[in-house]
Amino acid sequence: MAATIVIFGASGDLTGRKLIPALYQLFRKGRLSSPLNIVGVSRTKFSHDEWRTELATSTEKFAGDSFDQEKWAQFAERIYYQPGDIGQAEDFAALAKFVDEIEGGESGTRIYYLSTAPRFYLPAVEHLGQAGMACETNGPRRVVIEKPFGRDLKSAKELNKAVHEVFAEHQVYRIDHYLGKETVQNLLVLRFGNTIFEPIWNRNYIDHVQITVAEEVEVGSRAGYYDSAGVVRDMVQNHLLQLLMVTAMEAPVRYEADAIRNEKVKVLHAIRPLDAEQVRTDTFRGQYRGYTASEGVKPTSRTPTFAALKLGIDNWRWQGVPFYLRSGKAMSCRTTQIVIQFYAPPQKLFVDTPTGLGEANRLVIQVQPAEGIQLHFQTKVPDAGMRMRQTDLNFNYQKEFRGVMPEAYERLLLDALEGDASLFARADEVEAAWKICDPILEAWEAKDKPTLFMYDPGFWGPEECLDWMTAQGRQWFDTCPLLG
Ligand SMILES: NC(=O)C1=CN([C@@H]2O[C@H](COP(=O)(O)OP(=O)(O)OC[C@H]3O[C@@H](n4cnc5c(N)ncnc54)[C@H](OP(=O)(O)O)[C@@H]3O)[C@@H](O)[C@H]2O)C=CC1
Ligand SMILES: O=C1O[C@H](COP(=O)(O)O)[C@@H](O)[C@H](O)[C@H]1O
Repeated sequence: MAATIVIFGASGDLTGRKLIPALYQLFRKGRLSSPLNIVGVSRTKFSHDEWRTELATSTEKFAGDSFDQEKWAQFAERIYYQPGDIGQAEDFAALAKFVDEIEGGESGTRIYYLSTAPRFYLPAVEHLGQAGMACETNGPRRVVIEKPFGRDLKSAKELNKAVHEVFAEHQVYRIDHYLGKETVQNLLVLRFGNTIFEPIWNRNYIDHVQITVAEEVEVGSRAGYYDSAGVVRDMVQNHLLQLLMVTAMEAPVRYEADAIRNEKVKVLHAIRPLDAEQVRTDTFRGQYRGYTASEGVKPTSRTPTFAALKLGIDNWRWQGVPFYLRSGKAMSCRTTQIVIQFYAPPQKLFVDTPTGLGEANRLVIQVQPAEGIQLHFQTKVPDAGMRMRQTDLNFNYQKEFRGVMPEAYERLLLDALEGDASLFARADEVEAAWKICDPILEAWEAKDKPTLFMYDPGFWGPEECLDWMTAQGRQWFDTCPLLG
């Protein structure tokens, strides 16, 4: 019994760069439990063979050494292309007929992957419904929806409502590729597969948490989209809040989609919403110099490419522990890291005993690119009385498991095919995330908006943001990971 994945946005960047290479890797590794038909849909007029040739080139580029001509030829036998316009209902009738034909009338799982601009999510879902393609009598039917899911709470609610008119929630997979990253899943294992961290994972031992997603790249070819979105919609509402949820959640009662998502969404509900005044004091927006000269960006654009926020979580575990979230383009280096900053010891017993946070214990979870975990702690310098120095225990994924770090989309596509929604966002989760971002966006887009601080590419954001942290007696952990 074959499964089928229908990809809307077949000629697009994400399909060629991430989706097809990930599906090819799953095939090459023998991870697919049944044969997989891939049907690409977009308006470009390709024949099946023309699309296969395009994909062979892009997959070879992105799969690197693991690309094997013979394996690709086997994989490509089941790749098909059906030209179609998402805006045209009749193209869905033709698509339904075509997919039925290649499936030979057999039942099996079908995934519809919406890898198109967000304005097409609604018509795609409506037309899938009208063409009878959401009906599950012939096997599971699931829809995978890319980010951004809405522009704000109102539009996300409208989208959820429209999607639910066609698909039941169990059929909907809202993707956030950060949840497909090995190190993010390892955070669940670190916290809930070990006993030593849980007793100290709370306000009694932790001064604050920093979550940084820094990108070295500038806005690049997606400038048109980015300029209308900005960093909060592009990164904070989804990836950063997902990292925060996994860091702060309680242990789920079992490893199962709803149990996990229940705990995650509780964290979002416990985040104290920022009022307009707090947006002024507890958030920071910036733009890198040169952004407005990028192709596709308005020369007068005030779109922020950098954000820093201080959020509080009102529950027993986290009361009084600030969570600092920060993300930006054109920063010093590419690094995604979660820093758990512990308190300094209560008594200065040795001459070098840390009294400030700088030398206190710190757990650094390197999400990417140097995937790993470091525990920073003090050690005695030999033959030097009782002098101390900070050192670290270092777990490095690449060293430990050489060559087995899969792309995030591999895991997520496999889970969608197998019907495991644990690493996908639920409707209420997406809405709760917008509820946190909406007041920030409103204040940042209001007439009397806070200052937009400028920063030079290659820095850790605006200098004022570093000063802001220092004024709170804390410091950003601005360290680029050591690669290799
Ligand atoms: N690229 C990335 O790295 C990431 C992308 N995303 C999200 O994934 C989605 C896709 O992004 P990306 O691949 O970059 O976008 P692209 O602009 O590269 O691709 C858009 C695709 O949509 C197709 N399309 C446009 N209009 C129609 C239409 N009327 N009917 C049918 N198909 C149409 C285009 O093909 P044609 O013109 O031939 O019709 C093209 O295949 C977006 O929602 C984006 O936010 C999320 C994370 C990362
Ligand atoms: O979703 C997005 O993510 C990428 C960053 O993803 P990563 O896996 O390379 O960290 C970001 O560049 C893009 O702007 C955003 O839309």
